[in-house]
Amino acid sequence: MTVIAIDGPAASGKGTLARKLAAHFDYAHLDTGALYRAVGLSVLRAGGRTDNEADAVAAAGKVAEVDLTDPELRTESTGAAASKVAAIPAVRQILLDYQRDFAAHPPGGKAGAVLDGRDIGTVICPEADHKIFITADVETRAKRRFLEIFGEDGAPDEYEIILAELRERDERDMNRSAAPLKPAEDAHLLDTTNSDIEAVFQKALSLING
Ligand SMILES: Nc1ncnc2c1ncn2[C@@H]1O[C@H](COP(=O)(O)OP(=O)(O)OP(=O)(O)O)[C@@H](O)[C@H]1O
Ligand SMILES: Nc1ccn([C@@H]2O[C@H](COP(=O)(O)O)[C@@H](O)[C@H]2O)c(=O)n1
Repeated sequence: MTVIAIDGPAASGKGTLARKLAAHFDYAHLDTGALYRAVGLSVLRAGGRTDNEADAVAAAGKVAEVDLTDPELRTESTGAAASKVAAIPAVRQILLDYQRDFAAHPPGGKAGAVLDGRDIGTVICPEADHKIFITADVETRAKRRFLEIFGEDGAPDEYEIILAELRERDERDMNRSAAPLKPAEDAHLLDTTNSDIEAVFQKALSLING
């Protein structure tokens, strides 16, 4: 079983790279951020508080009931909610087994798995065969997310809001005590600030293929 771990900050291109690698190698892909987003969104919909352990743990226990294709999962406000529930160790513990099981037994009988998130190389799959920590400066990430949401027609105010949201999320994700966002010691660092999607994919392939 081959496991590829892709970690990095919000909107760095983890999901884009992970999907391309999974398609290339015919491996299964797990967007682990979607699990935390599902927990955050469930708490909000139930009228709970995302910083309340009991509310978040109750939602984490029912994560399998959430439709992971719900477009509401992709909003930045859900991202912020996800980042708050993700700081609660009991929530991380509940989601840990699901992620490890996916890596050990990829669905569809695939020969490998690509997981993207914040702690795949450090906590979920420390023995992963390949680890990539993908970064880009925060202004570049905000511009990419802005383009993704608004296309070329977005207002400058919207860019500033996204930039502030990403900064806040980075700060929370890097400084929490439970599984903070950081590169594993044996991860390859890949700065994509000045690289397009194809160049990042080719670089990742060369790192993986040695
Ligand atoms: N190297 C790149 N150059 C330009 N745009 C990119 C690049 N990589 C990704 N993108 C675009 O940036 C946006 C964010 O990418 P993506 O969703 O893959 O990031 P992510 O790290 O998975 O985000 P999140 O942490 O929020 O789940 C998408 O619109 C994607 O198409
Ligand atoms: N392995 C992970 C994955 C995600 N998180 C938290 O979820 C938030 C949303 O993740 P996205 O990748 O969809 O942006 C993120 O800000 C993290 O707080 C995590 O802790 N661990």
